[in-house]
This record gives sequence, C-alpha cells and structure tokens, in this order.
Amino acid sequence: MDETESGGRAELLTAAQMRAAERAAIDGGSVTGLQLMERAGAGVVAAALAERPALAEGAHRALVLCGPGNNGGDGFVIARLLAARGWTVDVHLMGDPDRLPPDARANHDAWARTGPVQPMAAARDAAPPDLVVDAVFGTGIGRPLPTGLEQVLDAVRGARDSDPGRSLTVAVDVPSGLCADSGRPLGRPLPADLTVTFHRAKPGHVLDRGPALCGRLVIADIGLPDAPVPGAVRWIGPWAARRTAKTGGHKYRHGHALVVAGGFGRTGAARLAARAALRVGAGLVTVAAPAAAMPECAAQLTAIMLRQADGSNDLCDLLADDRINAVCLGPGLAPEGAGQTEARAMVLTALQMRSLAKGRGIVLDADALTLFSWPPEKREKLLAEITAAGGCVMTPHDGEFARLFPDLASRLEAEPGGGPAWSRLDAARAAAARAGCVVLLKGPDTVIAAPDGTAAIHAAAYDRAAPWLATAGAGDVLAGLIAGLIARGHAPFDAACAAAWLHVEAARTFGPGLIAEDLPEALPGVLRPLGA
Ligand SMILES: NC(=O)C1=CN([C@@H]2O[C@H](COP(=O)(O)OP(=O)(O)OC[C@H]3O[C@@H](n4cnc5c(N)ncnc54)[C@H](OP(=O)(O)O)[C@@H]3O)[C@@H](O)[C@H]2O)[C@@H](O)CC1
Ligand SMILES: Nc1ncnc2c1ncn2[C@@H]1O[C@H](COP(=O)(O)OP(=O)(O)O)[C@@H](O)[C@H]1O
Ligand SMILES: [K+]
Repeated sequence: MDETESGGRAELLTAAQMRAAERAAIDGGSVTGLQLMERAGAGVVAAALAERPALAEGAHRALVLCGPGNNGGDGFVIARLLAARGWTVDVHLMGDPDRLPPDARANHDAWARTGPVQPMAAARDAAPPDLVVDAVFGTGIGRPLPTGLEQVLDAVRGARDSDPGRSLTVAVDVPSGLCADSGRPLGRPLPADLTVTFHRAKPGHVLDRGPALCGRLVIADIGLPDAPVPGAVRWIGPWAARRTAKTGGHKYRHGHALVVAGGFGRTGAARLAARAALRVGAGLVTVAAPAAAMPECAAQLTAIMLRQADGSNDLCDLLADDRINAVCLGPGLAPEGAGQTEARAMVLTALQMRSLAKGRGIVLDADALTLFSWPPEKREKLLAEITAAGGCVMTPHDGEFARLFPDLASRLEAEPGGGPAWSRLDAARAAAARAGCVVLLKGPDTVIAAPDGTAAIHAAAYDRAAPWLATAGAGDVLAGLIAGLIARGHAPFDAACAAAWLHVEAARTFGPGLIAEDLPEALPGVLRPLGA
C-alpha cells in the first residue's frame, strides 16, 4: 500500500466507485476498456511470476477459469499472455460466449484463435496445474455462486490440495464469490494464494473473510488517474499517525486525560488505559478510583496521578476542572450487582458535563457500553446522551456492538442473499449515525466511522497481521491511546484512526509473547521514527 495522505492511494474503492473511475477514464478518452483489460491481465501475470519466480522460467501448465463478465475477459488476456510464454493453458468458460460484454468477447475471440474454450464443468476433471487462475467473478458478483460452479471450485481445490505446494492459485481482482464491498463470501469461493486487484484495494480485501480468502494482496496499476474519490473509505496506514509528533510547550498544552477506574481488584484495565494515554503523549493523566481501590492504585501508579471518586458526585467535582479535556470510561468500570447503578450514573455524568470543557472528548469502552445494553430504554438513553454530549468515541468489540445495536448485528450475521452484502463498514456507519459519535468497531479488521459517514479501516492483515493482540487488556490500551490523543487535541475521528495504527504497530514491534502491559512500553519505539 502506498500511504500518501494527499493522493488517492490510501483509499479503498467499492465496486461502484471503481466502475465510476473506469467509466470516467474511458469517457474522458484517456484509455479504452480493452487497454484497461490488457493491463489488468498483464498485471496478474507479472504478479504471479513475481510471487513464484520458478514460474518465470520455462513453460508450465495453467488452468484458467473464466466467467461471463469482464473478470472473465481478464482471464482470456491472462491465458493468451501465458500461452505466448510457451505455457500449456486450459481455458474454461462459464456461460455463453455470445453473451460476453464487448471487451471480454474480443479477448475471448483472440484466445479462441489460439486454443479451445471448454465448458466450466469440464474443469472438475483437470489435473493439478502449476497455476490456477480464478477469473470467474470480480466486482460484478450480484448473487451467491451457482451450485454447479461451487462444485467445480471444490474439485479444483481438492486436486490442488492433494498435491500441496504444486500449484499457485491466483484470484483476479477477488476470489470469485467474495463480495468486494464487504469481504463476505457469497457462497464458497476458492481460497487464493495471491489476489491481484486493480488500481485500488477494495473494502472486501481487508474486511471480514477477505484477507483469509485472498492470501496475499497485490495492487496492479492499470493507468487510471490518481485523483482522490470523494467519500471513499480511507485505508489506515502510517499517515494516520504522522500528526502525533509532539512539539514544545507546557504539560497542560498537551492535555489532561482522566481515566475512571472500577472498584477494588478491578483497576488493572483502567491503569492500562491510563499508561497508554500517558505514553502517547498526554501532558497529565489521572486515574479516578473509589476509596476501596485507592491503595491498589497507589501501589501501582507513579507518573500517573490518582484521585478518589466514589460515585457520580465525586466525578462531577473532578470534571469541574475544565483542563481535563479527555475522559475514558469503561475499562473495568462495572462492579457486580448494586454498584452498577452508580457506575451508570458516572457515565451519564461525564456525558452531561462535557459541555463544561470546550473540546473535551469522551471515550466509552467495555463496561460503559455493556452497562446500558438492557433493557432497550437504557440503550436509547445512553445513545441520546452521547449524541447530546458530542465529541465521543465508542470502541465496542463485536459482542459489545451486538448488545448495543442488536438489529445491526443481526443484519451482519444473516447469510447475505446477494451483493453488495451488508458489511462491518455499513454496520459501523449505521451505528455512528444512530449514536451521533465516532464508532470504532474492533477486530483484526477495525472499522472507524463518524456520524456523517466518513470512515476508515485498519486491517491487521497481510503484512500487518498482529494475532498477538488477541490478549486480555489490549482493548483497554486502545481506549487509553484514543483518550491520550484526544487530550493532545486530536479530533475524535483522527485520534481513533491514529490509535488503531499505533496499537497494531506496537504489537508488531513487540511480536510474539505480547501481553497488554507491553503495548504502552513498545510505544516509544513506534513513535520515534514518526518524529513524535
Ligand atoms: N472496473 C475496472 O476499472 C476494470 C475492471 N476489470 C475487470 O472487470 C471486472 C468487473 O467486470 P463486470 O462488471 O463485468 O463483473 P464480473 O465480476 O465479471 O461479473 C459480472 C457477470 O457475472 C454475472 N453474475 C454475477 N453474479 C452471478 C452469479 N452469482 N451467478 C451467475 N452469474 C453471475 C453477471 O450477470 P448478471 O448479474 O448481469 O445477470 C455478469 O454477467 C473486475 O472485477 C475486473 O476483473 C478489468 O478488466 C480492468 C478494469
Ligand atoms: N487477531 C487479531 N488481530 C489483530 N488485532 C486483534 C486481533 N484480535 C483482537 N485484536 C485487537 O485487540 C483488541 C482487543 O480488544 P478487546 O476485545 O476489547 O479485549 P480486552 O477487553 O481484553 O481488552 C482490539 O483492539 C482488537 O482490534
Ligand atoms: K475472480
């Protein structure tokens, strides 16, 4: 990924946005559809040979599966280019050549002058080749894969897996059946070793099952203009954290974050969040804890300040200090039983007092969300207070999200009937609009959405996989990072984007064996190269 902030290259384009970019370039006369298809096919061949250099030497055998649209057209180009290298190429088409769109038809005909086009069903019996090219469906998939095609893909997969390591499976644009907008499979796609997409990655490459089905991802340049697409989803890269550089000034110039802790024996989560807020550069960080938890906190905290807050009245007194410009509530907040009412009151107090301090931001995580999940009136009350407060970020994981937005979660769980399928991106956007705040939906694919539909995705996938983050307390650290950045003056959406990147970068810097405590300690090594 090229992470330049100004260009469009950090964008993820939906199928419709990609079609519009292609249409605009063709209508503008700068390129023809046939040229784009030729470049796409050449890009796939180049990427496949680069992926497995042994294929660049000598002649090999390829199985090319072509579909009824332009993805199939790319397949015919690939077949022709491989045959020109001396390869033996078996080409199978799904559907009727007479119904191919014009550019695909032209490439079909060009191939047909070189070799036969066999029916798709015959690919079931193909011997394992050196290269499988999946060019059945790309961004145009509109409904689940036909059963007959699934059986062919299953057979190809079976033959491939019976001789592990022999063939390379390359998906053209997306593995056929993967929805390019959502990352959700429409049926049972053939998992690829390598996916070569064109011009820009699509949300489906980084969301949900996308990374697992794509294998590796290469973006081939097909010569479309670089101009940014209005409203496109941003793909979070180092650009998101570049503005974290700290410049001079008094500690209060870098803000004061308050993290509200739960009771005795439950303060670890808040302390983790507080340490992350301090490490990411907040000028001051205070933990507010109830009397019973003060000794536990005092024994653990040094640079972080400690104040007693036994309930919403005490929190109200603390928040009267308008220098506190970021508040984090949720990690380890809720005690069992009766104390939950007071914990809820603290959350509402923080929201209602937000208007006192200009620019104060509030991060709501974990218990601050779960405490309001039932009955529905409580949920609605929380969402209404969040909207009224403004300046909030909520950071649910999937379970917390489902408790707060059950209707949106069930849409996500339902089997997609067609494409584009309802996605985690759609769900986060809908939640942000409903709650009137920034929603960061956590996961290996973290989606950040604002009420106006602005959205970004951080994918801990491909060369940024960070499986070690699946460890207790990692989410508390993320909440603290966002609070610390808000304290430093970052807007809630920007703070969430930067924190998502820093969080994964810290995990990757530390590597295997990571526990949540390591994340704040790994931050200096992450911030230094950013000039932060
Ligand atoms: N945009 C660009 O800049 C460039 C795009 N390029 C390439 O074009 C690809 C997009 O092409 P595309 O729009 O023709 O769509 P594609 O994925 O081939 O499928 C559409 C066909 O499939 C059919 N169909 C759909 N679902 C089905 C199902 N379940 N079962 C059965 N049939 C189904 C559908 O039929 P319909 O729904 O109309 O009945 C239609 O016939 C893109 O991924 C990339 O590879 C490059 O060449 C260069 C630049
Ligand atoms: N497999 C994974 N790859 C990358 N990041 C992950 C993975 N699993 C979890 N995470 C991240 O780790 C954090 C876990 O947060 P959360 O579920 O709230 O856990 P906890 O409550 O234990 O802190 C989130 O930021 C999530 O995005
Ligand atoms: K494909």
